[in-house]
This record gives sequence, structure tokens and C-alpha cells, in this order.
Amino acid sequence: MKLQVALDRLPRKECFAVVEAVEESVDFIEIGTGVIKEFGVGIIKEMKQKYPDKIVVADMKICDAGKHETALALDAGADIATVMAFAPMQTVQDCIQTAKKADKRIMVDLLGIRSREKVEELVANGADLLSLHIGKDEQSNGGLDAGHFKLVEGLDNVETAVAGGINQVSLPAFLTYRPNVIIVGSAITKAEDRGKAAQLIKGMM
Ligand SMILES: O=C(CO)[C@H](O)[C@H](O)COP(=O)(O)O
Repeated sequence: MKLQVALDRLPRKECFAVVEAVEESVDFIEIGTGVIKEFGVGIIKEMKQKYPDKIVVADMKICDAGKHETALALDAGADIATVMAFAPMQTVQDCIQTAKKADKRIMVDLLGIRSREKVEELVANGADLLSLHIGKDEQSNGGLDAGHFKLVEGLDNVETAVAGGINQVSLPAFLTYRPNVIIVGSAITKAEDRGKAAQLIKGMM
């Protein structure tokens, strides 16, 4: 099981300060959507150059122009880019094909998706890394529950990630579903001691 630290709503310098503090505990480094919007894909490049052995995830949240936006992230050095599951299937396919050509991957973000049929359609179209995600805004109405995990239960040749307000207290409930990737943002980036918080979470996995 891999730990992905999500860098969201942080100044440029802080993104690097967080990674420096948690480097030993994390496997994947996610450059958050807002961070990419604010600083551009140059920050992806700089992060990958600084941490070539880490998997860098560009949370592009692509929903159109799949080939172009995937290439933007991957050419900058990302190993994985994200596409929204609600995007047109053509966009999802274009992202997956573009990543495959570069020997890289696409994470399909299931934000807002509640239909198992839709998930199966995504898998039939080549999705092999799915992220169960409760977004920042949705988190005030509750977190991930058993119903969300049913969306991906028993799918063959599919890896799963989980994201959305995960912290040291809520983590054990997610671990029972054995996802491949645990994505943690605020519980690490807002912690007083980021290194310790990441170490604790990694130790629980
Ligand atoms: O993709 C995201 C927001 O769209 C975040 O990266 C993800 O939700 C993890 O952050 P947090 O643990 O703070 O919820």
C-alpha cells in the first residue's frame, strides 16, 4: 500500500517544505489542482527533478482536451495524471492512450460518481487506476462510506486509491478495504509536525 501526500492550497515554497519533511514516509507526491493552476506545470518539473525516485502525480482533473492536458503534465515529468470520471469517455480514452504511449499512467477520479455501471464502463475503456474521492466541498456532508467501496469491489486488474479528509483517526476504516494508494492532504500539510504525521500514517498502513 502506497502513501500519496497531496499538496493543496499551499504557497510554492511550502510545497517543497512539506515534501522535505515527509520524504521518508511517502511514495507518491501529488501536485494539487490549485497548485498547478497557480504556479503552472513548471512546479511538476521542479518536483520531479528534486525527487526523481518518487512517483509524481499531477492532479490535473482533466475533463476535456485529454491528449493535450495529459501531455502537458507528463512532459513536465509527472508519472501519473488525473482525469475526471465524469468527463466524456473520449476524453478518458485519449488520456489513457496518451499516458500509455509515454509508459505512464492515468488515475481516474471518481468524484461525484455513484454508479457501479459507470465504473464498469470506465474499466472496459481502459481505466486501471481508480480514485474514490470525496472532495473538499463535499466533506462537510460526510466522508467515504461502504457504498463508495462497493463501486470498485471485486474489479479485476484495477488498482484503487482513496482520498478525501483522511486522517489518523479515520484511516483504520479505509485500511479494511485494502486500497492500493492512500491519499492524504490536510492531515499532513496542516499538522504541526508534518514529518511525524506522515510517519504515523505510514506506520499504520
Ligand atoms: O484532490 C484533492 C482535492 O480535490 C485532495 O488532494 C484530496 O482530497 C486529499 O486532500 P485532503 O486529505 O485534504 O482531503
